[in-house]
Amino acid sequence: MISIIGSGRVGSSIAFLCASNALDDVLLINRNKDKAIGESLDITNAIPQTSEFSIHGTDDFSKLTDSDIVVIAASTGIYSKDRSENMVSQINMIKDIAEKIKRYCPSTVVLVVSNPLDVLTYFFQKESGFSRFKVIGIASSLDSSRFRYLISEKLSIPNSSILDALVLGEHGDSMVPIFSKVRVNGTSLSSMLDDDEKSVISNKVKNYWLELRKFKSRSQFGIAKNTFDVIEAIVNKKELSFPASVVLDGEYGQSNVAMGVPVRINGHGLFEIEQIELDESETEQLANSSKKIQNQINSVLS
Ligand SMILES: NC(=O)c1ccc[n+]([C@@H]2O[C@H](COP(=O)([O-])OP(=O)(O)OC[C@H]3O[C@@H](n4cnc5c(N)ncnc54)[C@H](O)[C@@H]3O)[C@@H](O)[C@H]2O)c1
Repeated sequence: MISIIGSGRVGSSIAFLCASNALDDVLLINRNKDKAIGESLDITNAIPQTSEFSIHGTDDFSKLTDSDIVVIAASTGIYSKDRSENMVSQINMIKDIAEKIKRYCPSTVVLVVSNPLDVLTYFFQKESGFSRFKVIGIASSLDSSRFRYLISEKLSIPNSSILDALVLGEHGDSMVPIFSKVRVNGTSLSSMLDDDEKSVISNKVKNYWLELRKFKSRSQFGIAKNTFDVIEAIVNKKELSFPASVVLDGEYGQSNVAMGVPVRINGHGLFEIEQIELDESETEQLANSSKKIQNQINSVLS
């Protein structure tokens, strides 16, 4: 069973993809019971006639018992300037959710989607005591999709011509688009763009969410599809490589922090953090990004 805690815009979009693709049974949990029931009553009509699975909504966390995967997409408020705006209330929320997941489904794989993403991934793992490989923060793959889209727009080429467009580090202003690894039709992107052009793309990736908010209240479908891809890989026991936030223990020279790094998953969850070679500037930017997340974590701990 796939359980989704928080059935707002993002949680319900993830549930819609899981149910309409007949992936597994889905449980929607919301602190507002009516919202969970309402979304599940709507989404249930999207389940294919051939599917044996169902969807239910509740505010009762004890129903988590049979969860193989739990997605956390709950939110206590909407930020407008920075993803860390509601950090303290979000940390309190994730600690409470961690305690419940630990009680009702201690063997589950947890996908954290709520913001501030890296800080919450860190606090969930510490609070639950789960293996760091069972707690995966989903955001860098969304940032990477945005990076890929902006490169394709700049070069007027299809998305499909671009490989290895990765964004690592914080899901926030200090995120690091990795230009040195991107390949366009087999050729390195680095030789196709000058430093100014790279800087424009970097800023657009970082500010994509702000640009989007000029046109709609906030993002929903991009993160839903990126999260669904991870759920699908786990349920169907497929291997998948993508960037995600995970608590680090020496990888990329960082410890006691969660941030976006390239990972590999299979049916059991994450099984490898890939160590890829970065250029000098990217290495420095990644260390700075880690420092920023650590400062946020320490500001709450002290
Ligand atoms: N990782 C990413 O790349 C990414 C992208 C988009 C949004 N987000 C984040 O996802 C989260 C959800 O966004 P949204 O737009 O769906 O928000 P939303 O306000 O539409 O929905 C959040 C829901 O969570 C519920 N909720 C709050 N506390 C809860 C609790 N303790 N238990 C159960 N339910 C609870 C609320 O009642 C609300 O219905 C936010 O933190 C947002 O910043 C992350």
